[in-house]
Amino acid sequence: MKIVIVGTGYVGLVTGACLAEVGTEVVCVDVNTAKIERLQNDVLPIYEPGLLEIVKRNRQDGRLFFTTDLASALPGAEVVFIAVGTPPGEDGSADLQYVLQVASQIGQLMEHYLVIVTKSTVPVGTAAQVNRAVKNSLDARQRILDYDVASNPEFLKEGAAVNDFMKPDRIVVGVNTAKARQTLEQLYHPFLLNGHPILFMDIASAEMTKYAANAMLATRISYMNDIANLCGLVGADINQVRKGIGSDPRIGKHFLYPGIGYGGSCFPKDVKALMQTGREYGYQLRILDAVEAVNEDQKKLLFGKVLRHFDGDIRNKKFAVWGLSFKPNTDDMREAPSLVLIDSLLEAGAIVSVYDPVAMEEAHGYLGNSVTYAEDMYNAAENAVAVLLATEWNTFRMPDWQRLRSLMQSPLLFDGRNIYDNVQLTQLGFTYYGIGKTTDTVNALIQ
Ligand SMILES: NC(=O)C1=CN([C@@H]2O[C@H](COP(=O)(O)OP(=O)(O)OC[C@H]3O[C@@H](n4cnc5c(N)ncnc54)[C@H](O)[C@@H]3O)[C@@H](O)[C@H]2O)C=CC1
Ligand SMILES: O=C(O)[C@H]1O[C@H](OP(=O)(O)OP(=O)(O)OC[C@H]2O[C@@H](n3ccc(=O)[nH]c3=O)[C@H](O)[C@@H]2O)[C@H](O)[C@@H](O)[C@@H]1O
Repeated sequence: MKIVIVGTGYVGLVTGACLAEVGTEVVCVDVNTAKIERLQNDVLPIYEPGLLEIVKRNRQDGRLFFTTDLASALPGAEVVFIAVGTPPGEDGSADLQYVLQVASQIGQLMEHYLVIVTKSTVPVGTAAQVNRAVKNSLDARQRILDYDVASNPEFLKEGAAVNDFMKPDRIVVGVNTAKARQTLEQLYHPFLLNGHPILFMDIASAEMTKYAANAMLATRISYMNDIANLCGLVGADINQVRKGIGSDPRIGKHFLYPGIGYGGSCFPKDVKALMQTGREYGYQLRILDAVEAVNEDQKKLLFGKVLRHFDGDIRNKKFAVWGLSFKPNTDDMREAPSLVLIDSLLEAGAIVSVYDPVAMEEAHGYLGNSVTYAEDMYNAAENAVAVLLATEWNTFRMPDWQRLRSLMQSPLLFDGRNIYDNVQLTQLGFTYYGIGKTTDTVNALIQ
């Protein structure tokens, strides 16, 4: 089967590469010429573990192609995926302009039956808009061609995208014709053979499933952040509480990690978009109001701890920030909580030195010359009054503590992801703050 994927970002590229890997012929299309040129030379525009090998292999084997020209990609294709961005508009709703532009273009260029699938995260009702956009273009050409519109939201996580795509918990497909269902069943057949279920449903439910899933995950995180903050106040340890509740299978142990707030290109925008859908229908999603409010506060938490520790004065003091991307194993800086932390430090007059194993170049686009970019984690900590861990990359997990201590002006650590052992660090002479740990209570009392 031949397919086309329009939009070669995190989702489009991973989808294209992985579908080629299971034997499909895939043409990836993007308007970004530089991106396509790089991909034609086996250079990835993003950092995603394991992806380069798949792209190279499938390009070599003649199953994966990159182009900026949709017209040349469409002949012979059975399915076209729309995987372009759906950024938040001013009112928080998903901006569908790119999705609808692509739909119109498909209508302008198609010459035979196609299943047109939205893979981008889009609100309920978008398939109907895509349908109209395609039909309007066909009408303008005075052509009558058969086509179907379907919804196939994507659930991959950045940093683990290849594995998530190749071994999905489920594949959600919204269709309203047997023909579209049959085509997509055929496309995903290799995944079915490997035991991964496809859930066919109506289109509105498929569109809704995506937002409901992301909002549920964001809710878990805000809930745990709320409980962690209370733990810090009452002298309980969130790590122990997390294990205590996570062993109940009704709760489950995944996605219960408190931190400095969720970020990334999806949770913040998808929570907002779902709230906006509620408003459009006169329904207020009160839980999501709280999820957002907690998250906004959580992004300021570490800075609050820093200020309290230094009695409100951090002017001209040097701080090292370890980790910049919104989560480990990606270079994605969109809505990274580290940016909020760094902004607050700079605004309060501090000097900031940063280190991230992968996202330094990407971060430069956000931070410019306001910070110093260190060569490594130790270099960042030289003469710093404190290290602030913002992203839990593996490389930060077991520092050489003696070396670190000797480099720093004072042995002080703010752990925004609870990856360090407070007892060990205290024994090594560090003052340690985490998120919702007993040491937070002790340190707060000492101050
Ligand atoms: N990033 C992620 O982990 C996930 C994202 N999603 C959703 O997937 C969609 C895409 O997200 P990302 O891949 O992160 O976006 P992205 O911003 O990385 O990539 C979007 C790509 O679309 C291209 N594009 C825009 N207009 C175009 C047009 N008219 N024709 C051809 N290409 C065009 C852009 O140049 C860009 O390369 C969004 O709706 C997002 O919510 C869903 C699941 C996971
Ligand atoms: O729609 C999307 O784009 C994707 O959004 C998330 O994936 P992603 O944003 O790549 O990363 P996550 O691992 O979900 O992390 C999101 C944020 O939550 C934070 N997080 C995650 C888990 C946790 O226990 N605690 C926590 O604070 C992370 O640090 C990060 O800032 C979802 O997990 C994917 O299923 C979904 O497809």
